[in-house]
This record gives sequence, C-alpha cells and structure tokens, in this order.
Amino acid sequence: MMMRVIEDELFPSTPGKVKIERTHAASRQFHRCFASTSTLFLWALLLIALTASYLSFQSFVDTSSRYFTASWGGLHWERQIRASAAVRRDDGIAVLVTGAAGFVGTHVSLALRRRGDGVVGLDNFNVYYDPSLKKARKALLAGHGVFVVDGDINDARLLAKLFDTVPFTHVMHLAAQAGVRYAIENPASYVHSNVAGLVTLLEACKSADPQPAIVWASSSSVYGLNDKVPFSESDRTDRPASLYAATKKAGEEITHIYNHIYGLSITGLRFFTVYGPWGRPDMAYFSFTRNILQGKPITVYRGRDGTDLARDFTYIDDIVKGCVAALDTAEASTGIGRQKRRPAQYRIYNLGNTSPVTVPALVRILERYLKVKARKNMVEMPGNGDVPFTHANISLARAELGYKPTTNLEAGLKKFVKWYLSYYGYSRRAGGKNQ
Ligand SMILES: O=C(O)[C@H]1O[C@H](OP(=O)(O)OP(=O)(O)OC[C@H]2O[C@@H](n3ccc(=O)[nH]c3=O)[C@H](O)[C@@H]2O)[C@H](O)[C@@H](O)[C@H]1O
Repeated sequence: MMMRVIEDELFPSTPGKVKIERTHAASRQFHRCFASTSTLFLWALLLIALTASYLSFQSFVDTSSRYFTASWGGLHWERQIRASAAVRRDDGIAVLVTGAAGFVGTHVSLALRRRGDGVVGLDNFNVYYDPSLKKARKALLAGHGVFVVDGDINDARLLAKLFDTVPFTHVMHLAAQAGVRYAIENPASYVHSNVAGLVTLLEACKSADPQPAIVWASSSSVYGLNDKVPFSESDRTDRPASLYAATKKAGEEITHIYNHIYGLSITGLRFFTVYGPWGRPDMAYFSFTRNILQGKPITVYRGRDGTDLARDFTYIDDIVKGCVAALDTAEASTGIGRQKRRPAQYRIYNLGNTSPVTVPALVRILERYLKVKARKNMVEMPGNGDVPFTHANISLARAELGYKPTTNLEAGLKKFVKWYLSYYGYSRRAGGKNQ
C-alpha cells in the first residue's frame, strides 16, 4: 500500500502506459531514490563529523591560545602561588589579597607577610593611574616573597583556579575602581570592578572549600549627604553623592546577601581618605605635592557658602592595623557545598582618624615640608560627587578591633613627603620616574 502511494506520487497516472513497465520502472526509480537517500544520510553524517572536529579543533585552539597568552596558569605559576601562600607561623592565615599592587593592598600584604602569614596577591594593573607605580609596588612585594598574580577579579576561571590551588582562610578584598570624581568620566569602570567584580569574587568564595572569611574595603563616601557628625555605622547611608559611593553601598548590600544565603563571613571597612607613602597619585595630597614641586597651580575646592572642605585623613599604617585586626577577629564562614550551616558573622566598621582637617590646612602642611609656596586656584566645589566633609566615629572599631589611630596629618604627611622625594627625586623638572 505504501509502495503504491510512493509509486503514484513518483509516477502520476498517465493514460496509455503499460502497467507492468510502470511497476518495474517505479521499482528501479525507488531503489535509485533509496540509494540517493542513503548517500544523503552518509553526507549528513560526514558533515556532522566534520563540524564536530572543527568545533573541538576550535576549542583546542582556544584553550592552547589561552595557555600560551594568559599571564596565569602552568606548573611554575602554581609553584609560585603555593610558595607565596605558605604560612610561616603558628596559627597563621593564608590570605588572598585582591588589589595587592594598589596602595592599601601593598601595605596590608607586607604587614601580613612580615608576621608570617601566607599572602597571594591579585591585581589587574589597570591604567587608572600610572601602572609603573603599581609595578614598583609589585617588585617591592616580590622582594618580601609575596607573589602578585596579574589578573582581574571578573575572571571566574582564574579565581576558581586560585581557590583550587590554595585553601585560603581569608580574602582581603581591596581591588576596586577608586576615586570619587572619576565616575563622571568612566561610570562603567565602577560597575565593572565594584559591582560585577565583587559578585564574581563572592561567587568564587561561596564555592570554595573551605569558604574563606572576607574582609573588604567599603568607603566613608557611603555616608554621602549625611550631616550628622561624627559619622557612625548606624547613620543613614541611603543618600550617596557619587556613583563611586553608590557602588560601595551596593557592595555592602551584595556582601550581605552572600552572608545571608551562603554563610560567608563578611567584614566591611569604611576607609576615610587614606594617605601615605606609596599612595595613589590621583588623590589630592599626592597630586598637590607633584604640582607644587613642578611649580604648577593646584585647584582647591571650597563649599558653595565659601566654607573650606574637610576630610578625616587617615594614615596608611593605622588603616593597615585596622585591616589586620579585622582579619584576626573574623570568624570562619559557615557554608559548605554552597549551603549555609548556621548564621555567619557580618560586620561593618569605620576606619577613620576622628579629626578632620581642611584642604587649605593640608596644603599649608605640604608647603612647609616641600619648602615651596603653592600656587592656589580657589574654586567652588563642582557638583561631581564630592561631599563637604567627612568625620569618623570609630568607637565600634575601637571596642571590637582594638583600632586606635596614632598618626595625625602633620606626622603622616611628613612620612609621605619623605617617601615621595626619595621615590621621584627632589626635582621633578630634572627628571625622575613617570607619574
Ligand atoms: O574616604 C573615601 O572613601 C574616599 O577617599 C578619597 O576620596 P576623597 O576624600 O575625595 O579624597 P581626595 O580625592 O584626595 O580629595 C580630598 C579633598 O581634596 C579636595 N580636592 C581634591 C582634588 C583637587 O584637585 N582639589 C581639591 O580641593 C576634595 O574636594 C576633597 O575635599 C579617595 O580618593 C576615594 O577613593 C575614597 O576612598
């Protein structure tokens, strides 16, 4: 019956033809057709096989090109990571420091290493400011046995590899897009590092076995338009003045989620305008020093009502003590296999200096140490994210971390200027390193 249908379809009934011939012809045609269907089938198989081999070749090319071009991976690399992570004291900790070639990251890594903890750094060496300064910090760390991986916190494969290689007990997360006013120019970089990068890192931490405890850098800028002084952790933080502040505030909410669902132990540190040797060239105290020495004018912002702006400038060594104390008092994360077994620690602390200084006062101190008069342009604060003042209440950090800042701006800037002159040389016009 089936054959009949096929026959009829292939040979529409034509009056005058002999039936038997039709049947034979149809059968020949059918076999020819069957043969051509099998051929088609074989061709299709061949095509599928070719596609499969092409795809696996592509993936081989991808993998090997990543192997040959990526700045991480391989046996030698793993050996460096393990050596850097080796703990050399009783009850020492193994810490992954993100942003290790940054200002705070370098100092914290050195402090941990000096007391015998295992430290592995991670930094993407971006060009937000002169990467040669970051490379110099990396070299400084290498001299103390700290290896810094060149990679991004958005690279989930790299993070997974790091946690596979070392059972980190802690993550000191300092990698971020910093700077309050730069967010006007490059908003996407804040979302990339401070939001997407943070989530990628937390995902890796949540999946790691053991899960590390996380201490990370939030910011005084989360207080935004808060005018209740001094700023306490319980004050409002829902009125940020810049995208930078908003991404740091988002970080506080995001880390809370990972604490709540996965049992990650989280400590957020709100840093107040940190300064000191090996600092960030984009910050006022640093760029003012450079300009004053080069005889260039500096722009000093003032409030709309003519008042001076003020910051609770905090010296790097005090911040490092706060970071280390936060690591030492961090309880272990409570999750395993991505499941929380019991509630985990969630903390937020101000790390400031408790004595705000105005920007013109900062300039006067620099003039004294540099022995050069600054050429000042007093300008009304542009509406690009700045806040008029910051002032930290540090009672909580003092009570729970034993945090007690000991360096005032005078003493701290003296150390900064000494470092600056030794690093860049006395006369910028006479040459020296790039900035
Ligand atoms: O605590 C924080 O969480 C932040 O601290 C820092 O931000 P800020 O307190 O804004 O520091 P910084 O830029 O040095 O400006 C200092 C003062 O100089 C004024 N300022 C600045 C530049 C200038 O050209 N002129 C000027 O008057 C300016 O108006 C301000 O009054 C970090 O950069 C930031 O990453 C974040 O960590």
